[in-house]
Amino acid sequence: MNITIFGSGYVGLVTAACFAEVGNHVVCVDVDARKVATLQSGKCPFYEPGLDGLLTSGIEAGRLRFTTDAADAVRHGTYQLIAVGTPPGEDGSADLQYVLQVARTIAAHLDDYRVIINKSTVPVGTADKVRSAVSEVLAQRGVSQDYDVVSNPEFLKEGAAVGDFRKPDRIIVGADTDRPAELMRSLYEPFNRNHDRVLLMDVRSAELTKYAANAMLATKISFMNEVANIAERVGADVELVRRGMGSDPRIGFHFIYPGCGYGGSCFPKDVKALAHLARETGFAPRLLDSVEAVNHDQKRFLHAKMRAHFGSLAGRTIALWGLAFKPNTDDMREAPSRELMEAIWADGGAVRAYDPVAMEETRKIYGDRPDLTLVESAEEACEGADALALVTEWKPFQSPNFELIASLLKEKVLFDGRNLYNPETLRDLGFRHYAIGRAARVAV
Ligand SMILES: NC(=O)C1=CN([C@@H]2O[C@H](COP(=O)(O)OP(=O)(O)OC[C@H]3O[C@@H](n4cnc5c(N)ncnc54)[C@H](O)[C@@H]3O)[C@@H](O)[C@H]2O)C=CC1
Ligand SMILES: O=C(O)[C@H]1O[C@H](OP(=O)(O)OP(=O)(O)OC[C@H]2O[C@@H](n3ccc(=O)[nH]c3=O)[C@H](O)[C@@H]2O)[C@H](O)[C@@H](O)[C@@H]1O
Repeated sequence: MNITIFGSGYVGLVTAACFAEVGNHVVCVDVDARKVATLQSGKCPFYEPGLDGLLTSGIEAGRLRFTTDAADAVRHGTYQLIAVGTPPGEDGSADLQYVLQVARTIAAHLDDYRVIINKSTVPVGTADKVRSAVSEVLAQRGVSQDYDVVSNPEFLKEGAAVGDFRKPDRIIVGADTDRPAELMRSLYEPFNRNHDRVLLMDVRSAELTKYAANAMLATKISFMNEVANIAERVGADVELVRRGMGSDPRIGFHFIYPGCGYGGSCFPKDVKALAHLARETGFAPRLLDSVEAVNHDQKRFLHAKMRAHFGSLAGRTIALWGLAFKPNTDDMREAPSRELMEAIWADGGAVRAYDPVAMEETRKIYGDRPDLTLVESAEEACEGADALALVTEWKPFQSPNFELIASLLKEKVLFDGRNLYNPETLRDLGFRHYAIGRAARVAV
């Protein structure tokens, strides 16, 4: 099959590589000429485990190519996928300018039947807007051409994106007529062999499913962060509570890890966008607003603990482990580390930071500044620092040599933003260990 994908970001590239892997011919089109040049030279523009090799195989097999030439791309694929960003606007609504721009671009070159598939996360009603944008341009061209618009939201997680795409839990297809529905079934056939994962529904329900799923996951996290805050105040250990709760299969162990707040390009923006959508209908999304408010506060948790411990952060240096919004990615969008660093800097403190892959991204965001030192190893971050803060639970941080760490730090103080470390071990080594909702087992 011939497939065109607009947008060479996390979703676009993973989708392209996985469709090419199973024998399709895929063209990726992006407006970012530098990104396209990087891809054409065989490099992946960001870190995503397993993606590099898959892109290379696709290119070498002659089934995957990259271009900025939209006319060529629209000619290529019966399937035209939209996988561009939908960032939050000022009021929390999803900014649809990139999606609608792609719709107009497709329409400008449309000269045969195409199914336009929206993979970006968008508010309910976007497919109608895409249809209007396409029709408008076709009318301007004086062309009458058949096409369909379907919704096909994506559920992959960064850091595990290739595996998620190859083995999806479900393939949501929002289509209002049979023709595009059948085309979508054929497209996903290679990913649908073991059992039928295609859930066919109307377009609006498909669009809402994506927001609802992300909002539910964000709700679980904020709920647990709230439980953690209660645990701290009543002298309980949230890690024991988490295990006790998760063993109930109705609750489950997934996504109930308390921490220093959820980040990333999706949960924060999607919770806000769904709340905005609700408000537009006159409905007050009280739960969603609270999910967002709890997360907002939780991202300030470590900073509050630091202030409480040191009194003032002026002149203090904090060693920071983990900058990416979660392990196995270099994505810094809405990363809790950013809020923490910015708060430390605002207080006159400095940061020595290390992340296994997100150093370059961090450099791009903050450039050279005297209160940020990016170092080459976890240990180097601790040299001469007043305390250590663990923000992202990368594997190499899981079992550190605490005796060495203690010898490098000025004070044995650890702010554990992911409840990664054993309070007893740290207590025995003389550490002051601040964790999330574990007051009962943490030496304070
Ligand atoms: N990042 C993730 O893990 C997931 C993201 N999503 C959703 O998928 C969408 C895309 O997200 P990401 O891949 O993270 O975005 P991204 O920001 O990594 O990439 C978007 C790409 O689209 C390109 N672009 C913008 N306008 C264009 C145009 N007119 N024509 C061609 N390319 C254009 C940009 O240059 C950029 O390379 C968003 O709606 C997001 O919410 C859904 C599931 C997972
Ligand atoms: O729409 C999207 O973009 C994607 O958003 C999330 O994926 P992602 O943002 O890549 O990462 P997650 O693994 O969901 O983590 C998000 C944030 O929640 C935090 N988190 C996660 C789980 C948990 O128990 N506790 C917790 O604090 C992580 O540290 C991270 O900051 C969803 O998991 C994907 O299904 C969805 O496709």
